[in-house]
Amino acid sequence: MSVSYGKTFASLRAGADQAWEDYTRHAFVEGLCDGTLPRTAFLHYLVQDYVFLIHFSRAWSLGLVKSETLDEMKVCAGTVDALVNHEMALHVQTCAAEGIDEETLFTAAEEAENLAYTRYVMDAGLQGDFLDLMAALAPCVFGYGEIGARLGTDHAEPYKDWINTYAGAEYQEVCETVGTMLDAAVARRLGDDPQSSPRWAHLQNRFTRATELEVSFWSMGLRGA
Ligand SMILES: Cc1ncc(CN)c(N)n1
Repeated sequence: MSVSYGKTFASLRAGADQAWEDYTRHAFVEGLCDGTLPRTAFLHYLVQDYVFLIHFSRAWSLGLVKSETLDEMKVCAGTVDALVNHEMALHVQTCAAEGIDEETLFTAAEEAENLAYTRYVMDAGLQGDFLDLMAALAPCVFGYGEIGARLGTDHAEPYKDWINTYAGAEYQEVCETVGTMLDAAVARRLGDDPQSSPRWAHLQNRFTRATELEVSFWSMGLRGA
């Protein structure tokens, strides 16, 4: 299935070049897809990802603070809801089945890659405006959407629940909603030709750096093998 999450994402994705391939075709992802990923690596990743999503929810909440329109506020609020009430249920349920309770997840010590990525994004939002924050948040949302769409919903155990979460209609709808909002946010602030804005290179830089941090996050997961 090929997906489209808007022209801003398409442009940033193209600008990230090889880093985007390294992220969305990482060995961790291919191991999820063919089922060869060691369970220990998956659980190591999943515990870290729970903590990651806590901090990403905080960063999307900052999006509410930095919004300039009600539509931007609604999308940020909806994304926080999707993260804390839906996506994280995957982590809680999968870990519970392995004997890892939610308190353990919530208090898990962060790996350096996790800390670097989440705080990089938060700092982008604290230092900059709404677009700086969105450029740093975008690889997270769209990358998993693209991976899910590529892998599709036709998978067997052991990783079908994970794949279905990102391939499924609910997550894909979040990506489309964020993509539409992002295009409008960029047009509002940078006009119809955003790539010619002096700000574009900086936004691209934020997007590419966040994409590289996604690559490191997968590699951190593999260390748990
Ligand atoms: C590290 C990471 N990046 C993205 C996603 C998708 N929300 C995630 N769960 N974890």
